[in-house]
Amino acid sequence: MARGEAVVAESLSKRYPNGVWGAREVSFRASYGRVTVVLGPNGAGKTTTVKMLATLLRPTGGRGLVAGFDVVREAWEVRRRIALVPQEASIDPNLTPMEAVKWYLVARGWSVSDAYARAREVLEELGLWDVRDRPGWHLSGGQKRKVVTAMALATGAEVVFLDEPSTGLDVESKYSVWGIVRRYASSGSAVLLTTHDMREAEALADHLVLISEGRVAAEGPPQELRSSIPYRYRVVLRRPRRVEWSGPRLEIGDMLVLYARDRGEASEIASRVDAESVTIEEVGLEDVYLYHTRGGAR
Ligand SMILES: Nc1ncnc2c1ncn2[C@@H]1O[C@H](COP(=O)(O)OP(=O)(O)OP(=O)(O)O)[C@@H](O)[C@H]1O
Repeated sequence: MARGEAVVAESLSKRYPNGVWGAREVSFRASYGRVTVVLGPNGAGKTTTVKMLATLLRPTGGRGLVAGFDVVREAWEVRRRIALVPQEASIDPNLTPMEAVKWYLVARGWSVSDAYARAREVLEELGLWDVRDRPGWHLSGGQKRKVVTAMALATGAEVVFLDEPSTGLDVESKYSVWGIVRRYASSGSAVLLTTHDMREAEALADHLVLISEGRVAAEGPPQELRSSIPYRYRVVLRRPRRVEWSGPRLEIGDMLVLYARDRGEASEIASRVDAESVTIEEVGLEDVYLYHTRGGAR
């Protein structure tokens, strides 16, 4: 396996021909043996970034290295070492899950018997074994999505890109995908996964890249990012009636979130408000995200 970083993005930029910036000077690193999660809302630039790194889209600026190879000048070297689940991918409706995974591996150079054994392993891990011989047109949207993820994660590729792999999946399916993703990374490969789901990011990320409006807003291990904001607690008010506190806040529907630097301040806030319910919680990724992207709670 190659040494150094699995993915290096240096000021990677994409300005589409219509003038829209898909990504603006995106810089981050993803390591082997880690799950790196690119977290951002719709339109943030996640797919654009992944497509550039997976050699599907030519950057208009900056540089991308995958497994040590330049994504433009050495695209074929990169392609040999990666697997990708594109955002909109589905399987050929004529293929069964077993055929899709097995023949994909054979096309990548595996023997038929090894491909069968590996396909069996991942189909079982993802709860697809019972439907392994059903043609694609008899599968649900979520099952088809999982088959595509199975194809990529069966490969053992050095670097795997998963663009929103759990979109449309039920809770159990999500958990099975999260499990296989974690195991894949612990075998030494790099996984770069995009999502807009905070819970997914919490569950999976060794390293987080927060992206907003095409730019990286913050990057680091989740714990480090949590301590990068000046608040440790949030006081959540449902349907507030009285608020005698002028500090940082965020309004979300009929909820008001007030931020506190420490437990003492959180208790003081709680004593100065009246609402249908008042709860004190530790800050989470969502608060970190809002702080770094929307200027939330400043
Ligand atoms: N082919 C294209 N031509 C012009 N603009 C594009 C194109 N593809 C994407 N964009 C724009 O680039 C920006 C980033 O889009 P991108 O698809 O990378 O976001 P995303 O973070 O993956 O969003 P989502 O979570 O909705 O998939 C958006 O403003 C989008 O409208």
